[in-house]
Amino acid sequence: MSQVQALPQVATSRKTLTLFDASLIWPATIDAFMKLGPRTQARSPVMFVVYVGSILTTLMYFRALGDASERASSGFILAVSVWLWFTVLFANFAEALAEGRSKAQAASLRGLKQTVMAKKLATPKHGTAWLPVPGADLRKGHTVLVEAGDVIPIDGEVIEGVASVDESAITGESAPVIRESGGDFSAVTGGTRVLSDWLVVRVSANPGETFLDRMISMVEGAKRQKTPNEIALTILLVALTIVFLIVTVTLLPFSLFSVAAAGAGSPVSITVLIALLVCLIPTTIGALLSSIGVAGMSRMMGANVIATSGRAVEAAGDVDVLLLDKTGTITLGNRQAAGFFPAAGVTEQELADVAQLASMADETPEGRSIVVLAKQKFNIREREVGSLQAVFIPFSANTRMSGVDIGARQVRKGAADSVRKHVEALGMPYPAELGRLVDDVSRRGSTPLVVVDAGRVMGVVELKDIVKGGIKERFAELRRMGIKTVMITGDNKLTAAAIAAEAGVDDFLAEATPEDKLKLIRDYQSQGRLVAMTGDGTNDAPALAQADVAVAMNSGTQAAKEAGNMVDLDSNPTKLLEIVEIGKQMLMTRGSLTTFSIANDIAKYFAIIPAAFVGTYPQLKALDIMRLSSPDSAIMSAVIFNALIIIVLIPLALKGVQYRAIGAAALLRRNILIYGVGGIILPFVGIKLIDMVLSALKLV
Ligand SMILES: Nc1ncnc2c1ncn2[C@@H]1O[C@H](COP(=O)(O)OP(=O)(O)OP(=O)(O)O)[C@@H](O)[C@H]1O
Ligand SMILES: [K+]
Ligand SMILES: [Mg+2]
Repeated sequence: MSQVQALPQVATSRKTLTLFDASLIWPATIDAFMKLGPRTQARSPVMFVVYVGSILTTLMYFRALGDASERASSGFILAVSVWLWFTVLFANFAEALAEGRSKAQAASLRGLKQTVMAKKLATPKHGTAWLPVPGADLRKGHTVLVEAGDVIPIDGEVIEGVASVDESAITGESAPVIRESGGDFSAVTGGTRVLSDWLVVRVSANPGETFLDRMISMVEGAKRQKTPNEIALTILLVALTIVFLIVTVTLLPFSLFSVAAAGAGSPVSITVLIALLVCLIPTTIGALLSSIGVAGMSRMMGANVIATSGRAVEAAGDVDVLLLDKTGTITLGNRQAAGFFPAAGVTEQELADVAQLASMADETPEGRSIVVLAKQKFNIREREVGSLQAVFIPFSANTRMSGVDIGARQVRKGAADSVRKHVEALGMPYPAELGRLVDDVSRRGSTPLVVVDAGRVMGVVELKDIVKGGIKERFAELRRMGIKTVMITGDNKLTAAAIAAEAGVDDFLAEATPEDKLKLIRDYQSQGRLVAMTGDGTNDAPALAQADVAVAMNSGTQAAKEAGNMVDLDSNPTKLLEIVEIGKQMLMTRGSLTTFSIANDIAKYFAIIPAAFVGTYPQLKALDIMRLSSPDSAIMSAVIFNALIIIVLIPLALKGVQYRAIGAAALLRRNILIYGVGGIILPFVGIKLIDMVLSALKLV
């Protein structure tokens, strides 16, 4: 029956690249030259000034060559010109290197995109006729059949069947996952492979608009726009550039005037003014700004998180409230039945029997564990829904109950308040001692499930869940960073309070419905806070759409993925913590390098002005503490230092500054100390060293 050829095995892991991977250096070098066009250069106003300076000095060099009276200075002009070109190229190289890394990541994703023949169904039903159709011809709403061994041709929702799917090509996670219709595990991604059984899938995206397509274009930076913070910083840099431009331009008439007045000395040359300008404007941050942004996206990708925009990454750095689910995020999430606590007049075995009945079709970890415990304790055999003619009532976050209906007999288990309402609605009494049983279980941090059989309350099942190791320390770290953690749970207040205390979260919301989540996010946002959350269900989609940083689990529904602005390929709810750290680190890197760059420029001002203008104003000799070998050497050394510092700082821009979880104020102090003071001292040392080398080699 299969007319679709077996497809080649897709890559199972993504390659990691070292910072200066040999395979990246050469293409980045070529790219640095390709980026020399005026349109590309105009994207960074600061670097554009250097670019124009390079062109002007080149032209001046050729003019000097042709002019006998100026020929003596042509060597100096050429040297300045060459180093200005290097400055531009180094900036281009930094950007190309950062982009090269994400391109390599995109290429490995593109390897997953393959032309697959799909089995298109005429009627959306298993067992009906199908036609082989190229994957590219599929459209939203079409239905396809995928069977064991097939690569899923395109993104879709499972509408029939259950199958295990190998998603390792996308997630890097080798364990197969189950995909089935209905519920939160119904989304399938094109490029993944069905291992067993079959699925009928309704196509949810047109070719070119799939998850993989979106990931590739995000990673490639095709959609990379300047983020609001980047724009604000660019405006600051432009303002500084204009100030220094005015300063340098006015130096020329000053210099001409004072030389004329004194009748001695020589006016400052245009070449020196251009060199001075380049040294003064914030070229370091201007050159590295876009690399820092690209590297942030790459680091997210390295953490197996795809951000839909640079803006999302940046928002992650600004987040001040984290909303975290209790079950599965703060706790391990496999709540296991640990004990039966019967109501008065009910035996433990009777309770276990009804609890098992209420769980026989409940495939949640909670339901399974109840069946197992009833069997272990009382050897109660598992029953079949079919054999009892029972109708399964699945768990939902809104009803907070699950069970079966056997004729008119309603068997239920669920959250205490929900069951109480259910019992009262049936006109039956809710036993007084039950509150105590429920509270005892809750105070231990366990989840109590009340079991009821046709209105008769049988007792409580204790579901134990374990707080994840190390999570308390991470929350403490977040607190030091000034981030508030809020635990959200559908569980009751006592259980929530016990787990909140054990995990060390700042606040919690119990008995929460999906609507409560949305409301909580809006409340925080109206206080001017940026909120981050994770989610996987269709239930979570509205809250995800509202949150500033919204991480959807890759295993989650299409709706959740579309509502979020990040997707975690590993579907690890704790990833949010890492995401915030990466965002913070990116902002810190940008802040540190800006501080460094501006401090650097101020220092250069004092290092070179006396040396450069001593010809015009001999009095400046007194200020010349650097004792550089000559005015020309002072200018050359400063220009060379200015170019080399870009190369030296590329690793820092790409890797990010060392990350520390300390408060914002402490962080600012630390950064100003390291990058501000360092930025002031370094030019003096660096320029002096270069000057010594240049004069030792008799180059100036
Ligand atoms: N399979 C189930 N059958 C019946 N009741 C359940 C089941 N699973 C959970 N419950 C009850 O419903 C409540 C709400 O569950 P829900 O999944 O919405 O939240 P939660 O798992 O407690 O917290 P979180 O929001 O962190 O997932 C639980 O506290 C429990 O009392
Ligand atoms: K500079
Ligand atoms: Mg839950």
